Amino acid sequence: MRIAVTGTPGVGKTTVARRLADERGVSYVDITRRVREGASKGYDEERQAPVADVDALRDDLPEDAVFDGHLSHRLEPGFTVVLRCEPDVLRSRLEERGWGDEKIDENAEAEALDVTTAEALDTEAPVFEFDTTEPTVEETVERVARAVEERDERTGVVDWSAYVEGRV
Ligand SMILES: Nc1ncnc2c1ncn2[C@@H]1O[C@H](COP(=O)(O)OP(=O)(O)OP(=O)(O)O)[C@@H](O)[C@H]1O
Repeated sequence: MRIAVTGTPGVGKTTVARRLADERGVSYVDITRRVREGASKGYDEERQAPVADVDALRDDLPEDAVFDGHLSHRLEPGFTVVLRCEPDVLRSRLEERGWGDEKIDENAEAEALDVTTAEALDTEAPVFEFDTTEPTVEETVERVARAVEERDERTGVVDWSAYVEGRV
């Protein structure tokens, strides 16, 4: 089974995807790295990032794997896990990485507006949403693993409207 772990930068995709792959004994695939290392079609100067070639990526993926990356829900997974994080907490996580204000603002806004969840819901795969704001990494991995086993589809588990209202 292919499981996509997606979401805004800093929500915890890499942390959770690596552990989930380990627990299930399947391959871990870093989708962002694959794009950087060649699965791309050109370069987006504005975003300063390569443009992903989703078709090339899709053709070269193991059957049993956990995909890590904000594009992974576009790779026809069997299940999509969307990790979420309260936008102010997300800002702190991105500040700790030394990211600039503009990039932090852009990602906190995307998180506040449920951008990845909306995209994931626009695919065929069932979507599982998890809030990583409060729980420990271990708790999150356990919850995700259980939900995938039980096929317990769940969305609408977070509400960042207070953050959005505070900024208008
Ligand atoms: N419940 C949780 N689940 C996952 N990560 C958490 C959780 N609580 C705190 N964190 C922390 O949040 C950070 C998330 O970083 P991580 O690199 O995994 O995010 P990411 O979504 O993969 O980012 P990027 O898209 O930029 O690669 C880590 O430092 C991790 O320890």
